[in-house]
Amino acid sequence: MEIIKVEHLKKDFIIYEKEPGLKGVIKSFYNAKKIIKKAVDDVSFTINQGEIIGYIGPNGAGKSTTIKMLTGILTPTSGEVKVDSVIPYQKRTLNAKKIGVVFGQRTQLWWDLPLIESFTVLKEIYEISDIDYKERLSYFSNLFGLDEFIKQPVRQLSLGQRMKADIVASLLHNPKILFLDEPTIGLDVIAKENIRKTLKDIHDKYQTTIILTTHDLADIEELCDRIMMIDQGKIIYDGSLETIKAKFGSKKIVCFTLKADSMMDLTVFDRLKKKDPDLIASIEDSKLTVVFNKLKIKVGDIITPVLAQTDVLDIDISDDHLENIIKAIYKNGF
Ligand SMILES: Nc1ncnc2c1ncn2[C@@H]1O[C@H](COP(=O)(O)OP(=O)(O)OP(=O)(O)O)[C@@H](O)[C@H]1O
Repeated sequence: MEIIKVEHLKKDFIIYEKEPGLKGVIKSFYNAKKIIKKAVDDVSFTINQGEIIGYIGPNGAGKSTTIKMLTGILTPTSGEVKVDSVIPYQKRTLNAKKIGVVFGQRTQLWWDLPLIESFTVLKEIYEISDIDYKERLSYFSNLFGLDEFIKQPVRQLSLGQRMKADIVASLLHNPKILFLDEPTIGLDVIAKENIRKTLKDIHDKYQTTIILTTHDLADIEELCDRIMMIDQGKIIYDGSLETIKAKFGSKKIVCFTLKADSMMDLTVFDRLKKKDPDLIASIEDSKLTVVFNKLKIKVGDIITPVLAQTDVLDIDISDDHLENIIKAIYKNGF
């Protein structure tokens, strides 16, 4: 069932550019150069109830601007946006009851109050019944181990504890949709894993629709069925991670650690370049890296000529990292 519908959504920001220095300030006072920034530029998509979507893109691509329009914080320049049949910027309060929002960099909790007090305030704001509140709080306490820090003021919590607390706060009213902006930013590996696992549990229990913006691709790999990729305000990919991997994931990387000062003639790869013109071989600090298409060339064909020519201390063979694949899509398109 469709829960979010966005059609030809646009958001322009008007920026006034000034020249540097005091002269520039005075000049811009009279005739500043007006620039229109198309932060979101004709974006359309639909999201079904229960989907977990990874909304990714480079810095400044338009992710936050889209989320702000979905949460009702910003009014679109044009186009349509509906969240569970409501136009968010027209009915902000009603929309707020249907959604939960977590911004990794900020907190929605009251800094000086013990955490439990923040939850009590939210219970009143969202008019959550005693039974529901008790049931949810005990469920989240078990998942996140809240008892350890629930009586502490929020300002004393560690970043990981604060993130858990914010996620609980956003879910107490059992929203249909959860917007998560960088939920694992700044956390250590174990805390990240804990957050991801818990989000999966919550999704399984409540079938919450989750829209996640992140620069951490492990979040995407572990959580998302679908990726929407935005760049310069336009959606450049909307589909599964499997499709991306099938199309771009055929690269393999072999990295040789060479004995210091050993010689290596890269022309040995010329013959292989006829089979795979995109093969790249490079040397830096006694490390020889060869990137090639595993569907066109066998790993053995790379290793044999290198071993015949030079002293190798170590060999590391890996598939191309998702990060490189995504970077290449940002650069060259899908
Ligand atoms: N209030 C604003 N006034 C003017 N320009 C803005 C405003 N908000 C965002 N922009 C511009 O719109 C573009 C999109 O910004 P947005 O914050 O949506 O990007 P993002 O994809 O969330 O980036 P990041 O990954 O860095 O958070 C950027 O060029 C940004 O500078």
